[in-house]
Amino acid sequence: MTRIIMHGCNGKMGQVISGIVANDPETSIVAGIDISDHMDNPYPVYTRIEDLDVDGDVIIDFSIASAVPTVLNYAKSRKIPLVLCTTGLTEEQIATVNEASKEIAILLSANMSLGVNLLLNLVKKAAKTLTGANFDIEIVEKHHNQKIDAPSGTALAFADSINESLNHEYTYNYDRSTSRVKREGQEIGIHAVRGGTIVGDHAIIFAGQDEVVELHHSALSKDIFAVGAVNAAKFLSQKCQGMYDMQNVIENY
Ligand SMILES: NC(=O)C1=CN([C@@H]2O[C@H](COP(=O)(O)OP(=O)(O)OC[C@H]3O[C@@H](n4cnc5c(N)ncnc54)[C@H](OP(=O)(O)O)[C@@H]3O)[C@@H](O)[C@H]2O)C=CC1
Ligand SMILES: O=C(O)C1=N[C@H](C(=O)O)C[C@H](O)C1
Repeated sequence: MTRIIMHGCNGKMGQVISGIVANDPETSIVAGIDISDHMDNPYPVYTRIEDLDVDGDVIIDFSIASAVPTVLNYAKSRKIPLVLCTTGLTEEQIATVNEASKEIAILLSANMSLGVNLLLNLVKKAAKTLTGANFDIEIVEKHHNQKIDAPSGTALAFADSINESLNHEYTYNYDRSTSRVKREGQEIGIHAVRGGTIVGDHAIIFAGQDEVVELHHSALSKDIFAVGAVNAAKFLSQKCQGMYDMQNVIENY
């Protein structure tokens, strides 16, 4: 049995994970942490992680970037593996996460779904072949109107994955409205749409001379992220210090 501490338990993802765990005999949530305390949960909920007095095997975090330093410090001080799913972290925060992984196991992933993690590999092959023929790369992501960070962590992960396959020679362009110049060849345009209840939609567009190739992922429910996070928690609870990602988890799917 993997004992989970759920950080951000009363948020949208925290509640979906509570539902998945309730039907999974291999996991249980032993405690939740959330600043808003308006939900009925079948486990104790704390508003401050420092007040936690139960043991857990792993922490899952779906909260807000500004709360990440606190959960990271707690995980480090108690030597508890941390599945970090919150997006919108600053470069400085990511550096702190990397530093902490010298002491504890951390799995950092902007998207816990199988489909996106498969696509993160497929875009590399497409980028290598198509940029060789001068195709331009644009990423368009769409999310619900409650999302606060933009562009999405997943859009950035796609850009980073593509750029890695292109020797990091591309720059990212988030805004064409302030310049009056033609598109640079070695850039990746990244664009965010926000509206309604869109769960999460990512299109990676390769546009060339007279043809367009588009790779696309659509999340139809938040369950795909929750199932991935619970699988990641089971995986990580057995690991020693180090940085992990969802590629390590989907290898076992
Ligand atoms: N990696 C992945 O696959 C996915 C990542 N995400 C990311 O996960 C994060 C959460 O998403 P979602 O559940 O939709 O967001 P929500 O806003 O619904 O949930 C976040 C929860 O964290 C709470 N919270 C805010 N500050 C703190 C704090 N200091 N300590 C503890 N809890 C706090 C919020 O309370 P309050 O509402 O009062 O602010 C809220 O209940 C986002 O960054 C999102 O981008 C989302 C889906 C998939
Ligand atoms: O906030 C969300 O909802 C999501 N956020 C993640 C991101 O920023 O990429 C993943 C998913 O698309 C849903």
